[in-house]
Amino acid sequence: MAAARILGSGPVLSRPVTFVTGNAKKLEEVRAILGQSIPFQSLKLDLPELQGEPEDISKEKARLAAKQVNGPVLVEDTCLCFNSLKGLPGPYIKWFLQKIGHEGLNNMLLAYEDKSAYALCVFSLALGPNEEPLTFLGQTPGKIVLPRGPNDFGWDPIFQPEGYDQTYAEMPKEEKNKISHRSRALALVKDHFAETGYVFKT
Ligand SMILES: O=P(O)(O)OP(=O)(O)OP(=O)(O)OC[C@H]1O[C@@H](n2cnc3c(O)ncnc32)[C@H](O)[C@@H]1O
Ligand SMILES: [Mg+2]
Repeated sequence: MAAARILGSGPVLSRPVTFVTGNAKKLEEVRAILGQSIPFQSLKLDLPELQGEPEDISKEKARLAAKQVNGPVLVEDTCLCFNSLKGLPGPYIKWFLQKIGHEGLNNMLLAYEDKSAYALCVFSLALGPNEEPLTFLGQTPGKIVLPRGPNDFGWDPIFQPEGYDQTYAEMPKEEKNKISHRSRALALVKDHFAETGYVFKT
């Protein structure tokens, strides 16, 4: 019989959860934020970039990942939403960033006085290929500014969270991880694991 790592007395999972992403920087942050709180492994897979509402995209990503892994998975989809543009680019930020860069993203807002934006992270947990995914949302409000700080991770240099003088890129990593869209969503994931008390076979 396989040994079981007891986290609680809830549902038994066949394996630790696999966090599936093609983005090494996301993985770095998820590792730093989760620490030892949830046993997980990671798998680098480029899942399709889907269209639609953020929660639906994230859920569908989880379904696709769970099919490939054939076990419990965690995925996330990240949006950068401009209030003047009614939430766009939103889930399409990856392509906007790739094609027009930080400067182009700033230029998109030249026509508007309101530069406010929010970063949104939607995690989805699917316990298996035939299970309905659960979603966990985290949001951080801020504004779009000219790029400042190291260009290490996506749109970090142009996002200045509300109440801070620094952009995400200028902040020490620990500071970003305290207030980020990702850490807020992961706090809910952690609560869910604590409440459910999953048992993982190892
Ligand atoms: O494999 P997945 O997990 O989908 O990784 P991805 O890089 O394709 O990520 P998304 O589909 O969620 O697209 C989000 C885009 O926003 C970028 N991004 C995600 N989180 C970010 C963060 O915290 N700070 C800055 N940029 C971020 C990321 O590099 C992408 O260009
Ligand atoms: Mg993606």
